[in-house]
Amino acid sequence: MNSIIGLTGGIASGKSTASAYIEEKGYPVLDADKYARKATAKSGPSYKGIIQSFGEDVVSEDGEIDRSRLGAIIFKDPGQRKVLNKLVHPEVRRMMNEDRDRLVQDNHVFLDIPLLFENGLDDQCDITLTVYVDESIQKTRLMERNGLTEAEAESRISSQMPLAEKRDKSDFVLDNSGSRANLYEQIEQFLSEIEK
Ligand SMILES: CC(C)(COP(=O)(O)OP(=O)(O)OC[C@H]1O[C@@H](n2cnc3c(N)ncnc32)[C@H](O)[C@@H]1O)[C@@H](O)C(=O)NCCC(=O)NCCS
Ligand SMILES: Nc1ncnc2c1ncn2[C@@H]1O[C@H](COP(=O)(O)OP(=O)(O)OP(=O)(O)O)[C@@H](O)[C@H]1O
Repeated sequence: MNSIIGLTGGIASGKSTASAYIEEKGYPVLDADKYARKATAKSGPSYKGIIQSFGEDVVSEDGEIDRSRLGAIIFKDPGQRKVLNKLVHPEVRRMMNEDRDRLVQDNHVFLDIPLLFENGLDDQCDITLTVYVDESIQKTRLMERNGLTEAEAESRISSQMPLAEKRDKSDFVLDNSGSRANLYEQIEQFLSEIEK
């Protein structure tokens, strides 16, 4: 029987880096952030509701959602975050489940879901796998990748469940505090476990 593996972590902990390697090894990885991008695109099912709730201010010149402006609102205000989550999460779940059910017929399937534990989706997975990183490294990588100030990075990190808590809830952990090569070695080990 093929397994459904919930891959999670914190913002900028290395989920995409891990996912890319897992895909290279031949496993399908469904990325919740990509489905959320589809849902919030101009042609997507959540677009209208976002404009109704957040106003024209979050629309850029080309008519698409201005993600950095919407991010600035929702990462500092839990109430607004809840509003956005309600508009986007059901659509993400629907699209993702459809693909998962099809792909799991042929292989183990990885679901890359940043909010796996926050939203109780771990119950729907056979195995949970957390990409962990020390919080100070996480903050530095996030500031570098997104060009954020320390305060902005801290506010994004604290909008999620603490990474140490996710690590403790998880069946398996990949520690990405070291080099990429070291992360890849841990992934190899994990993959050999699930193929046993
Ligand atoms: C707020 C938005 C527009 C910001 O877009 P942006 O391109 O800057 O970021 P991106 O989508 O790549 O997300 C980056 C990371 O932020 C974190 N994050 C995103 N949304 C949320 C949220 N609602 N709550 C907590 N963390 C979040 C995740 O770790 C995610 O991997 C976008 O993240 C969004 O539409 N979020 C709502 C949907 C959502 O919850 N997505 C996350 C998993 S489904
Ligand atoms: N082991 C590593 N050493 C140095 N830099 C790394 C390492 N792993 C990842 N990075 C870098 O850290 C940043 C965050 O990694 P990545 O994008 O994979 O995280 P993520 O968990 O997918 O983030 P998000 O949830 O925000 O999309 C990226 O710029 C990536 O290139």
